[in-house]
Amino acid sequence: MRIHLAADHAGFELKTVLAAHLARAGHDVIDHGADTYDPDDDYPAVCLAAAEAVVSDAGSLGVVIGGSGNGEQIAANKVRGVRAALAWSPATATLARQHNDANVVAIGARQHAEAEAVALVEAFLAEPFSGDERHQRRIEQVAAYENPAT
Ligand SMILES: O=C[C@H](O)[C@H](O)[C@H](O)COP(=O)(O)O
Repeated sequence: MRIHLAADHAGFELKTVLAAHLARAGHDVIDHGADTYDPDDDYPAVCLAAAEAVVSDAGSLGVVIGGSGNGEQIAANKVRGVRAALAWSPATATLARQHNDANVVAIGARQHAEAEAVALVEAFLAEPFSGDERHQRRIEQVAAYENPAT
């Protein structure tokens, strides 16, 4: 699977670890930055880039990382077609795919030990969307708000 990654300074170290981990697991990892550690950098541009890449790359998923994951999730969700979920436990990571067909997961690198954060991403990537009618219906209701002309 192709995975689009992005992180600000707070998620930079975890992004480096994740990129290597996911590549070892056979994923095609595309890193949208930050390219270097800068303690004063900002998350929006890199998260928006990763989110846009997910939308234009069918079947791919995205991972955006910051200190809390909150701003990263907010930024990613500004991109039309993105359903970004903040995963903070194995259940929220899994449910993001199962119930919400989330195509981007946001992770707060300062909220988890490294192994825990990696496990959240793995849980997210491994879980398929259930396809259940009730979940599809709700996703379509949000999409209709996002795309009023359709
Ligand atoms: O929601 C935003 C993210 O958690 C940022 O990574 C965080 O706000 C960065 O904090 P600071 O600039 O204090 O390192």
